[in-house]
Formats: sequence, C-alpha cells, structure tokens
Amino acid sequence: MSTPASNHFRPGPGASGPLLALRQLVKRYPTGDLALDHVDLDVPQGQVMALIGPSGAGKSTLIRCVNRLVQPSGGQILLNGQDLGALGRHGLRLARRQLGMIFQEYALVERLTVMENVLSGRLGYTSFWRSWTRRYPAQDIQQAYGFLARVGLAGFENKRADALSGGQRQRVGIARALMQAPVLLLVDEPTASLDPKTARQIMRLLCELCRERGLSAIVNIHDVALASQFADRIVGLRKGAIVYDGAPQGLDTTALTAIYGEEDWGAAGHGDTGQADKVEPETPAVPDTLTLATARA
Ligand SMILES: Nc1ncnc2c1ncn2[C@@H]1O[C@H](COP(=O)(O)OP(=O)(O)OP(=O)(O)O)[C@@H](O)[C@H]1O
Repeated sequence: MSTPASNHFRPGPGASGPLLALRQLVKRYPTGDLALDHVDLDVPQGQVMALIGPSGAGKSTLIRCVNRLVQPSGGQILLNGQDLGALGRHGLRLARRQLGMIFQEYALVERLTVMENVLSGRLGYTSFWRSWTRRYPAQDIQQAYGFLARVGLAGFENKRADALSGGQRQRVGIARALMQAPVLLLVDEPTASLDPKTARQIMRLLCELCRERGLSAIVNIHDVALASQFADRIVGLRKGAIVYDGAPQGLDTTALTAIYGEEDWGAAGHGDTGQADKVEPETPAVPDTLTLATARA
C-alpha cells in the first residue's frame, strides 16, 4: 500500500505478469490477531486455485483483502499490475467490477426475483438512476437469460430468491458474478451450506465456467477432496502463512500435516478438514465417501 492514492483503475501489462500478485500481504486485526503474515502469492490468468487450511488460518481474510472488504495492514495487492491498495474510492469501484464475489450464504436479495438478482451483477456498470429504477439495458437482460441457462436455471427467472434451494441460490450467485464480466472470482466457502452431491455439482460448475471463460478463481474451501478433484492448484494456509503451494497430487500426508497438524491422514477420507483442530465427532459431519485417492481418479 505504498504508492499514492489514485482514482482510476488502469489495467496494467497483464499479459506478461500474473493476473493477481500478493506481495508481503499482512493483516493484523485491531484485536492483535495476525491473520496474514507476509503472504506472497501469484495467480495466473485462467487458474482455479483452492485455498485450504484450518479454521482461523486466514483464508477468508485473504479473499476479503483482495477486494478490500478487509483493509490490509501492509503489503501490496496487484491486479494486472495495478496496486489495489493505492486506489481511491472511484478507482476501487472500477477495480471491484473485475472481482466477482461468490459467498457461502449466497448474499441474494431474498424478496427479489432470480432475474433481478442476476442483473444486480451489473450495478457497478449502471448509472445511479438506472439502478435505482432497476431499468437494465436489453443486452444485459439477454445476457442474464444466457447465464441462467448455463447454470441450469432456465425457466427460473421470475421465481423469488427465497423460493430456491441452497444449490439453486448458489447458481444464482454464480450467474450474478458472471454478469460483472470479472477477470477473477473470489469464492468464499461456496459449498459449505450444501449437501455433498450439490456441493460437487456447484464446484464442477464453477470450474467448468472458469475454464470456458479463461477466468481465474480463488476458492476458499474446507473440503480437501473437492478441492483436489476440481482445482488446478492448492494453496495451504496455516496461521496466516503459506505452508503448501502445489498440485493437488502433491497433497500427501506430509503436506496435510504441514497444513492441518498431526492426524492419521492415511486412514480416512478428508472430506472436511475444517474441524481438524477440534474434537472428532463419532460420525463424520459430511458423509463423504471420497478419499483423496478416489477424488483424483
Ligand atoms: N473481524 C475480525 N476481527 C478480529 N479478528 C478477526 C476478524 N476476522 C478474523 N479474525 C481473526 O483472524 C484470523 C483469521 O481468520 P479468518 O476468518 O480469515 O480464517 P479462516 O481461515 O477463513 O477461518 P474459517 O475457515 O474458520 O472461516 C483468526 O485468528 C480470526 O480470529
């Protein structure tokens, strides 16, 4: 956060560098908690990166620092070479259009229709008057129909958001994020509220869309088996620092121990390791039959 404030988002020379670069990123909350401890990370264009780690490792903080929902304490966040920390309000608003957020709890407006929720992805591009009166250009509406069909919700346009299942809500959240025309998706526990089958469908959809559209994504996810099956790259955080960065195939016992601590990793599936630091329930919270080995098959 060292360069002077600017009001304009200027896409930098992205072709030669990573899409997103974190440089010595630090976040210390006013409580004194050090959530991110000098994190360096490059995310190239088109890569789906899963961010895993135990509760409190700093995953949500990292994602929220990138779009500055959380204000970093130090370091740089470079999107296509542009330091997001140096942007003023207007510049940040423009930059945020390129960052599609997808949330665990969907963040839909419950009383609005599916179509209205999806169109709200265009708010960053729409004048105040148009957004206030909710009058969107015909081409936005056409595009929304297309995205809804792509995420499997053709025919749901006029349903209210509060009439949808969790999986359907997440599909609306994905379509809304795509409406932004983002370059990077920031995805915060997209499957944590979903049953195992729906979780797999949502993760598969997300990754397919990224590949189709050359989009990058950072996906904060507790389910190691899902992350391993669908992501291109795994980054493991522990106590605010990166302790694993590599291919899903490299997530062996040593890597899992570095990320989550000691456990008999060879004996069980790793469907949800978010509880690694807590007492094991008698039956797994998520009845995931996938082991890491089968996940990669
Ligand atoms: N608003 C906040 N104020 C103070 N401390 C916070 C705040 N948010 C997070 N923290 C602390 O920062 C650290 C990282 O939290 P964060 O939520 O980023 O971890 P996480 O890996 O996303 O955890 P989880 O998987 O449980 O969501 C923790 O020690 C947490 O207590």
